[in-house]
Amino acid sequence: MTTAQLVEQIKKKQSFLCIGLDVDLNKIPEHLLKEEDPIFAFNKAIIDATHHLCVAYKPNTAFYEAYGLKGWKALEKTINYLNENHPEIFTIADAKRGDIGNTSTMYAKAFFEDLAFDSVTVAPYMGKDSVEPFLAFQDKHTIMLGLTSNAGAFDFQTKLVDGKELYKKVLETSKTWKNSQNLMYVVGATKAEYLADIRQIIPDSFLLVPGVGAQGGNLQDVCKYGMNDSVGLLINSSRGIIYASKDEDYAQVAAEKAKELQAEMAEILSV
Ligand SMILES: O=C(O)c1cc(=O)[nH]c(=O)n1[C@@H]1O[C@H](COP(=O)(O)O)[C@@H](O)[C@H]1O
Repeated sequence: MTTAQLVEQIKKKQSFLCIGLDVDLNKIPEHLLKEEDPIFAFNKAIIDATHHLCVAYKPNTAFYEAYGLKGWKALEKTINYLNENHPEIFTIADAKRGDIGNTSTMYAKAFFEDLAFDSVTVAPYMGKDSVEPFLAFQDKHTIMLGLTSNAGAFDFQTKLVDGKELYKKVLETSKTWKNSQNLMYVVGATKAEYLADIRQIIPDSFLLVPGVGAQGGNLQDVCKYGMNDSVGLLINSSRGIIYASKDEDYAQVAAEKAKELQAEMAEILSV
């Protein structure tokens, strides 16, 4: 999916919501555990109930890898279900990869070709030659960690290097890489006060913003400082939506939670 198509969907649905499919078998309704593939059954019900309210889904691969072959199979079924039934949805493999060049190429093939995701999250720590192999894929997007939502972000990312915060250097440097137009960036919703500075460096890029809901980030603050002329934001909520109920009505309650966020977004878009 191109960025222009994503913006079109945002305008059509009046939503820039991304729903995180971080499936933990200890947190899903018990009756699903009898299903042949409980993870996929859970995802399918969530997708069926919420796809009209969001523009993206983000399965975090850790939650699938933790269940071995069965988990990977459920991830494959989930992305295939989305691509077959909802090609208008932007898909994010939250895998946070990045390695020496030839290895990164294989990671990119895994998520862009074998699993046919639109995008993958990548950690920039190994530098240019670890990220460029992802950027080489046309109409695919590499979502690089910019400033993360967790407390540990202050351990390295905000430290001064030659008088400048490291995360700013990373953002600036990434703009010089080949096919940098395929980059998007992760900025945690808990770091909304940094967004004005971040927008000075990357005014036009899309930002994936996790951390609203369970981590306490605020949607209004993120939009105030992070939104650009083409919206430029995908706001992710995982636990706050998918685990809002552990009963049989979980998908309906998830849709209610998604609707609350979508309504807030529609209001922001209308002013
Ligand atoms: O790359 C991410 O998506 C990510 C980056 C970050 O800085 N913080 C962060 O929470 N995430 C992911 O976003 C999701 C947040 O989930 P909830 O806190 O349950 O909404 C998880 O899948 C995290 O791994």
